[in-house]
Amino acid sequence: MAFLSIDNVSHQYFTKMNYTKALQSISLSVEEGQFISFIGPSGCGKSTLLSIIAGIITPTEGSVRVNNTTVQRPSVSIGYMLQQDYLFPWKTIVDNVLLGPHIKGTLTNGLQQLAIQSLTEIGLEDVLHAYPSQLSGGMRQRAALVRTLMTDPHILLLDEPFSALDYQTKLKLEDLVSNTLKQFNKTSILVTHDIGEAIAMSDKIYLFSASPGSVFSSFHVPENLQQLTPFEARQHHDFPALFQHIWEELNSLESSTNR
Ligand SMILES: Nc1ncnc2c1ncn2[C@@H]1O[C@H](COP(=O)(O)OP(=O)(O)OP(=O)(O)O)[C@@H](O)[C@H]1O
Repeated sequence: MAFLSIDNVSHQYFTKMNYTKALQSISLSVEEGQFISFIGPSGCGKSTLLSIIAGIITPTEGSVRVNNTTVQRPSVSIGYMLQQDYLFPWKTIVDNVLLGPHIKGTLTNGLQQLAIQSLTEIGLEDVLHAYPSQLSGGMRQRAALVRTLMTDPHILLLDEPFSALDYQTKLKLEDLVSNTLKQFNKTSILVTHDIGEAIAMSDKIYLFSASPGSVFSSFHVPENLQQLTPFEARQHHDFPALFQHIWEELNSLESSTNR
């Protein structure tokens, strides 16, 4: 039994005047500890599918099961990291990271120590008591990662978490996030428009087609690339061929929808 299984999921958005068929018959499964990516043209339903996995949206058809339990509502066992960090500007970094346990009334000295240790490991030891506005975008995203991990989620959903960052920061954060998620053996799903990022970080990539969103094809990232850091994977001689293959499929898909 897969750790995460998406069974025949379809979704329509209803508005006052009409409806949009966002997803059509999506079925896929993810093993525990696996890192997968969703790529595809704008509007193919990647974010909708993440929201369904997170329990924020109930699909009009089909179901999602995590650890053999049907997802029916948002839960702390599914962590969400977005392009925007959503740190509270009036709280310090350490208080932002501890906000979840604080609200739930589960804050302990042990968790406080863990938060400080995790922020230190991720290079934020000098800004524990600073406010988000005093940090760079990359530093804020690192804090957002620690905050997401503090709830010890079973699955991490990453919706374009690096897309607002400059290229150098993005490459550094890809390594850091990948290393952290491997260390904690987290099951992760990344939505990205960056084919290179998908190859560098994932074990498997799903390419979606649009109108309505459905799985067009999937690609296994070779084991030898999976074992490298994302930065090293980008330099590997197997990287360009896979990049080219996905690029061609993405283009063939876009030209068939533009016809
Ligand atoms: N709240 C909503 N109400 C109505 N339609 C919506 C809503 N959210 C998304 N849609 C539509 O559903 C389809 C899928 O949108 P979604 O945001 O999931 O795609 P995406 O692949 O994540 O796009 P992008 O890559 O641009 O972020 C699109 O046609 C979009 O316009």
